[in-house]
Amino acid sequence: MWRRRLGAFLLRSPPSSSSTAASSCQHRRHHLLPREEPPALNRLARLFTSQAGSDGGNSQKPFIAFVLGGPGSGKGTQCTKIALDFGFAHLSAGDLLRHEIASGSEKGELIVDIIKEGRIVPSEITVELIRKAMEASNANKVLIDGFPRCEENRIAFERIVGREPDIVVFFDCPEDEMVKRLLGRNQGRVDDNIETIKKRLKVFESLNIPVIDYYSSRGKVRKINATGTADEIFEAVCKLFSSLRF
Ligand SMILES: Nc1ncnc2c1ncn2[C@@H]1O[C@H](COP(=O)(O)OP(=O)(O)OP(=O)(O)O)[C@@H](O)[C@H]1O
Ligand SMILES: Nc1ccn([C@H]2C[C@H](O)[C@@H](COP(=O)(O)O)O2)c(=O)n1
Ligand SMILES: [Mg+2]
Repeated sequence: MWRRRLGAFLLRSPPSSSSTAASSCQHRRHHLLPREEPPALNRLARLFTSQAGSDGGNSQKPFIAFVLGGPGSGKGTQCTKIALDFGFAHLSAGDLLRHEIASGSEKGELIVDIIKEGRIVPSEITVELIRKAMEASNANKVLIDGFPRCEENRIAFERIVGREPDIVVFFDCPEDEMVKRLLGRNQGRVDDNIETIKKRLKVFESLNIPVIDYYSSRGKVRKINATGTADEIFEAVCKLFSSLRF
């Protein structure tokens, strides 16, 4: 029971009612036909065992969108909106890691040191947190925000979950804009300082861009111009998500 409650908190599952905010997507949900829910155990078996994704394209497998972009490109901001308007579970790898830190575990002490240095946490830790959170959510549409950050992350996910994402949304934003946003974020994050931000930008270029290139070569990447206001960017996001078949 506690696991389910914790999972729901971490995943920030969207409310069942649609958003009433002015930024709500104009085209939302028209295309969202209800999908028949398979029995929970079958769904979990497909997700978390080697059978996952090996069923020749079973239409009931969960729809997975990786959401990537540089630090401060607006991944979290846009994922919150997508979750509200399109009924996705929002699973943030960074939030899961910060929650592990807040738990006071030994692993959390290791994680906080890595995050302060702007480096990437070992994949076995992050993928295990994601796996558990996906299991707890039972969602059939999942946004995985800030993952995979490097080839090691990608390979570990594909090995453990047994499949690739359906799409990769890439928020493309200039560095100076990202730096400005991060320095103004004011959420008390240990990595929102100029020294760590510079390191995170380097890590993004050297380790995360190759992952985006990999998925581009597989036709999975949908690039969104992440400049402008959050509402303007969300208009482009809405066009994309309205064109998808979940
Ligand atoms: N389009 C925008 N214009 C200006 N500020 C924005 C925009 N989108 C988001 N922000 C603000 O910029 C900051 C960073 O946004 P957000 O946390 O969504 O980025 P992120 O990509 O998730 O970053 P990180 O990788 O560090 O988690 C936040 O303070 C957010 O409110
Ligand atoms: N797949 C991931 C995601 C995040 N981290 C670490 C390193 C990031 O700088 C930090 C914050 O993540 P964010 O909230 O910006 O998505 O968490 C990681 O190591 N691996
Ligand atoms: Mg974020």
